[in-house]
Amino acid sequence: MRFLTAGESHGPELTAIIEGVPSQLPLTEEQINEHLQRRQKGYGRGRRMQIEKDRVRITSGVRHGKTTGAPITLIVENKDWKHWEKIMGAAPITEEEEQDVKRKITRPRPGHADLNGAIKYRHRDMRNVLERSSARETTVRVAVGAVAQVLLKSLDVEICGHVLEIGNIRSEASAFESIKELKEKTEASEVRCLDLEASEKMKKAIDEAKENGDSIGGVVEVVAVNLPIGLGSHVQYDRKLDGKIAQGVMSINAFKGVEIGIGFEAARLLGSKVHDEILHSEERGFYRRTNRLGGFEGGMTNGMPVVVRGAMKPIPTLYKPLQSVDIETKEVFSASIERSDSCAVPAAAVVCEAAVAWELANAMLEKFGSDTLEDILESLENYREKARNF
Ligand SMILES: Cc1cc2nc3c(=O)[nH]c(=O)nc-3n(C[C@H](O)[C@H](O)[C@H](O)COP(=O)(O)O)c2cc1C
Ligand SMILES: C=C(O[C@@H]1CC(C(=O)O)=C[C@@H](OP(=O)(O)O)[C@H]1O)C(=O)O
Repeated sequence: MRFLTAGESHGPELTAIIEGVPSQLPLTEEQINEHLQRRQKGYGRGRRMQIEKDRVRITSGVRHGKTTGAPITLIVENKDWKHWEKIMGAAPITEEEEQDVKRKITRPRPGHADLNGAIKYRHRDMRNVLERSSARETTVRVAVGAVAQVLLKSLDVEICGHVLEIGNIRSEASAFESIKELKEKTEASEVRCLDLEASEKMKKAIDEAKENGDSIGGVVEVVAVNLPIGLGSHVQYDRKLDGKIAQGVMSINAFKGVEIGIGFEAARLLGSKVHDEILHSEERGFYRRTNRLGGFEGGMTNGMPVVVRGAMKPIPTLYKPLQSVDIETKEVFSASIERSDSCAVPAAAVVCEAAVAWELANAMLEKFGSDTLEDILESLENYREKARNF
């Protein structure tokens, strides 16, 4: 499968086209909306989230509740568009308007794409950069990930993202019996954290950052279970599934680090405390005593839960402004802002889940066929049986 997204933060809508979704997969707008709403919920978001009511419209590739195998188009409207029509419209403007510097954004925000994008694409109005670099785009990435999750669920694979850390507050509860339990517990926490005591401390840390005109980042974790052994491949660098997942996660706005399993911690421990010993039973086939390496060896899944972590930096737009330089006047300034999130880590857990789901769904199709659901299920069942009896 492949997908492209289009759309600006304050444009009329966001669009995604997904190509290669197998036919006969039951798929509804409601299934996608559920994830869009999860992304909008988390504690710490700014005023924009009160304006938007993200709902998807499927305009191609699904008929009578099932995919046809044709490209699927997903559209999410920007409710904020009505306030931006004049600024963001596609119609040409007059030469005079074009020359009016006051119409333009000339003050690059530290931590954003503004300055790099302006120099690269030679824009003197940095709105041409910021509209597309905005994390508003993650809305349709979550819609795409929702389709991947529907596909994974039909193949018996479940996935859930949650928050491990916000600032220096850590979740102490990391154990859960099932993905169902993880989903229920994190859904009940406004910061999407399994540890309800830590949740309250995290909310306080977010409030404190906000009161001080500051922002706060954190760490999210995505867990996926019931994956067969051998997704991905060891034979070529660009077929290693852990590498593909890292790229997907790193591409999320504000993500600065990715770990598989214990990740960086592995570098500090001795080998005997890192590698997962191999066990065997009649019932399960081969499995591991521990899962420190997050379900991956040699770029392939090893049948244990896939565990991916992502580190999100604090939101760059601060009410306590940072210093920058105007691109026209070269004057130093401290920008003031109108609105921003103070923490988007809970929302980012849902985005990260979508990014991982996409890579896993793709890897499943690569291994088990991609035309129609029935053939994929048959091939997967056959392989699971062979792997169990290996
Ligand atoms: C869900 C989500 C919401 C975000 N909201 C904001 C925001 O309100 N204000 C802001 O300055 N940055 C926000 N960001 C982060 C910026 O989009 C991001 O830092 C910026 O595009 C630069 O990209 P980089 O940090 O990946 O280099 C958000 C990120 C995510 C994932
Ligand atoms: C709109 C979303 O996030 C936006 C991401 C974002 C940024 O700079 O990345 C800035 C804010 O937008 P605005 O400038 O319109 O207030 C966030 O609200 C969203 O997540 O749906």
